[in-house]
Amino acid sequence: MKITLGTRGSLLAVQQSEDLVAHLRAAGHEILWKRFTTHGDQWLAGPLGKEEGAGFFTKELEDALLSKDVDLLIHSFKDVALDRPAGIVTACVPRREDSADWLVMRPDAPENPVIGTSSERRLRFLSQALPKATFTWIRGNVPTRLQRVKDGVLRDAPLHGTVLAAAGLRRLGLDLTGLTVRPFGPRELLPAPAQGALLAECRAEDTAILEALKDFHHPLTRTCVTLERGVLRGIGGGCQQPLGALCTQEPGGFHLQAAFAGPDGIRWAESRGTDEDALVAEVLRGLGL
Ligand SMILES: NCc1[nH]cc(CCC(=O)O)c1CC(=O)O
Repeated sequence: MKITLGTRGSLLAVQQSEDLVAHLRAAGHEILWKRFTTHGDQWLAGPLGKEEGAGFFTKELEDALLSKDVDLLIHSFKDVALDRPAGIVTACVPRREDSADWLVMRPDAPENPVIGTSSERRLRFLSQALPKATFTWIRGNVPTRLQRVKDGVLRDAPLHGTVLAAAGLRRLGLDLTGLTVRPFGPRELLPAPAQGALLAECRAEDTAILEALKDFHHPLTRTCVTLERGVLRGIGGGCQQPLGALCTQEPGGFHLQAAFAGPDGIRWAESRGTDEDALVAEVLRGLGL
């Protein structure tokens, strides 16, 4: 079967799709690849948080899928809006990569480093984990941000470090030599809902694609991501909410952790068990939002 794949144009979008593409090619499918520049890729002039809306990184891709310009989309799951257009369904959720955030620093960073991030979640957690740090906004794709840290300069001012998803750094295989890397545990910096996971989507009626991708589906990842995004939905959605949420499997069920980093402090909540709706509801009660 001939499948036209749509992704964002970034190196990360391409690298993270390659496993799936290789799998489909090995199964005898012919893959054509179209890269899209989304609104979120173009708009690099300021901090995230004001300009973006639902589908900032995905609208152009969804439109192309619905108009049959492409047949399959692969996204970073954490960038996908909670509500998708009618007619689009999940083709598969592959096994998740490392969900953690990493602090990547210059070894010459002073005690009061300047950290670049445009994520309210990372900024508020890190203000607690690194009380001496100051923060500055940084945009651009992962390799660009890393280069700014290597240069040590951002907008003519010093820059000592940044925070990036381990999944992106790993998938890109970026060279971190000469930099220090500090992985954060969930108690220091809880990742964004769905961080490290991918989502493949197709048109609802395209059963051939659903069939072609079913071996690549990882049900545990999907369940965990659904619970994390359930917490996001419960607090009203939005891809720039200062919300961390992480679900893991443990003996006897799931462990769902969430933290909302509001301006006056971080509220934590967690739940354990097997009833998915009850797990989300308990966390939402715990957050008190
Ligand atoms: N918001 C951009 C984005 N979307 C997905 C990833 C990383 C990979 C992932 O979480 O799947 C990143 C970069 C980052 O946050 O460091």
